[in-house]
Amino acid sequence: MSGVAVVGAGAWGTALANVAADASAAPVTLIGRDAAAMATIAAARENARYLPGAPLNPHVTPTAALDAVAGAEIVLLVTPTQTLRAVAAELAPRLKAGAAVVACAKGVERGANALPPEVLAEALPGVALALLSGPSFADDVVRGLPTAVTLAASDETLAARLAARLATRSFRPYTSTDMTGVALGGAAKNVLAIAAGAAEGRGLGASAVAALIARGFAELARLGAALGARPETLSGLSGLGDLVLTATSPKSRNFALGRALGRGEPAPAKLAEGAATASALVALADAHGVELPISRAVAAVVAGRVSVAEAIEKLLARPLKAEA
Ligand SMILES: NC(=O)C1=CN([C@@H]2O[C@H](COP(=O)(O)OP(=O)(O)OC[C@H]3O[C@@H](n4cnc5c(N)ncnc54)[C@H](O)[C@@H]3O)[C@@H](O)[C@H]2O)C=CC1
Ligand SMILES: O=C(CO)COP(=O)(O)O
Repeated sequence: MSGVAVVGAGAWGTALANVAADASAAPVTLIGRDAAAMATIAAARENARYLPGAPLNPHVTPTAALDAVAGAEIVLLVTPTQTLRAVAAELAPRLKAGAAVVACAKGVERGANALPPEVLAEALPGVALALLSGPSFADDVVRGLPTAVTLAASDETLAARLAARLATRSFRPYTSTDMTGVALGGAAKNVLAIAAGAAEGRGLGASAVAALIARGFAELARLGAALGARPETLSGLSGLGDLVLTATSPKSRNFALGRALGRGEPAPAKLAEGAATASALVALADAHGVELPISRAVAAVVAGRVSVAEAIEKLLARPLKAEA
């Protein structure tokens, strides 16, 4: 396993391209859809729009040519969740035989209410699939700060080979075979981080944020059990680990969106996967008879159906019940 292509040249795609190049001197291609933007990145050796101040590793070649995936044994798919199906369909005829595709998005596809591994299994039949998730800000990773993530594949050997190929001194992938648990944790934490940000934005205090994290984790655990996820996955890096990071850090775009909503300010013009995922996560839970009050409140707020104040009022008025 050597050649790596990264599809999606935003913050996370750019950071992962550098990781793959740091991990091995083999060539890495960073593929974006905007030819002018990719030419600018190639000339500046920096993705100034999405990851300013981080020089590209010399072994990374930026391009807008999707055909470049044909040379890669490993393709990291790093576009937003709602674009995965369409991007995968474009990739399908171009993939090298035997190439592995690693989904790196965190969300639930609206409409199908499907997690990234399910979307890719449908869009890329017969392709070896894996999933990379966990607590990891692109900005931390690209600066070489210590980061641990989960690399999941139903084929344990594939997960181990991918982890070995992508590991660096500071970027540590742990392997898992629980694709559902890893995907669900990444999707849910973005929704719950919006709730935590909203609580902070309305000045509800650190105790309220801690309560939202714990009760949010209970929502993840309930839905995880219904979907067959392993409890230890949900309490691991890609579940609780990423929930704690995202729900407590103003650096998170989902937390920042929630905080803006809580303060009554305009939403920042940045990707916040939880906004698109909230209603799909709730629909997925409804289909399994699982109640997610906090996620449902986030879905209602981002859709503009209720205010943050009304959503909080409703959550606090819920009947008292046993914690577990
Ligand atoms: N930024 C981070 O720290 C991390 C992000 N992620 C996940 O990675 C995924 C991508 O996030 P970021 O790179 O941060 O977002 P971003 O907003 O920085 O970049 C998104 C990229 O996707 C491209 N894109 C959008 N629609 C596309 C389409 N239809 N076809 C091709 N390219 C398209 C955009 O042009 C842009 O280059 C999200 O699911 C996010 O949750 C996961 C871990 C860390
Ligand atoms: O997934 C992330 C950290 O693990 C990034 O979080 P945001 O998308 O909220 O910035």
